[in-house]
Amino acid sequence: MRPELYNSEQFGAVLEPEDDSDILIECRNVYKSFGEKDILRGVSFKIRHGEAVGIIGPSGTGKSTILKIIAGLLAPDKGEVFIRGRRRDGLISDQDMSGLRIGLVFQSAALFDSLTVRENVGFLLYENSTMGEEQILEIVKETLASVGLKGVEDRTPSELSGGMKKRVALARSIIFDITKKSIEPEVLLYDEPTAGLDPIASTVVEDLIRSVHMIGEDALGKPGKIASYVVVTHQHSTIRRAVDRKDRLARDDS
Ligand SMILES: Nc1ncnc2c1ncn2[C@@H]1O[C@H](COP(=O)(O)OP(=O)(O)OP(=O)(O)O)[C@@H](O)[C@H]1O
Repeated sequence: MRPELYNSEQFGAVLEPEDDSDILIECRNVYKSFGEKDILRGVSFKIRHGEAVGIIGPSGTGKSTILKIIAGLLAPDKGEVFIRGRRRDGLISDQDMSGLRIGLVFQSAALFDSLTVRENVGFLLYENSTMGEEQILEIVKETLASVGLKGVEDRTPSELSGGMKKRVALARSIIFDITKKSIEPEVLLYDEPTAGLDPIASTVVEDLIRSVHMIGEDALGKPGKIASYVVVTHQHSTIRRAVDRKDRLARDDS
């Protein structure tokens, strides 16, 4: 896929294909400042169904900030975010999210330390679904197995290695409610998924990111859930192994 570059001066300079029907998320001219610091100044890009996009750039250029804006955890000061063509006003709301799930996998894994792996991974299902305990446990185990973890359900995060924590966070972001009539496609946003991992653990996570990215049907014939994903990273290996398209957040002076 053709690499695209953008920064505050360059946004909008990229020619886009005519057909926009496969656009899941679009940021249009997004600005964000913290106090006196202007972090994002007119960032525009589109994430299409099936894309694996990497966002690279020096520390402090706003890579995590743009992910939080896409996820609806931060509101832009100016500019717009469109989710499947619908403009989102302000922050995340149930109504905004219908039709597309957006999952953010934090750099730190952000697991609840006082909960077990089972409770962490099944959190959304315990909170929101009508499924019984047994059924949720089954799905938790299946999802953990899909990220290469077995027999860790009853451990707490403090009993896991850094790489295992990241895989548990990945499992939490891909678990879904099988009782739902329609499965919404999901865009996963990974913030530095391999930071702090050794090269072998990084490779495992990079390959998992690829493997959970299912378009169409998965090996078991279930509909694909992860339509697209975005990876913020410093690591070249992650770019090489896990993404197809690179977008760069650049400093003004670069
Ligand atoms: N909630 C906040 N309040 C104030 N400043 C913030 C906040 N969030 C981020 N910043 C600042 O905005 C800048 C961009 O932060 P961000 O985390 O998006 O950068 P990044 O490109 O992801 O950096 P890194 O690669 O080091 O993680 C930084 O200078 C950071 O200190």
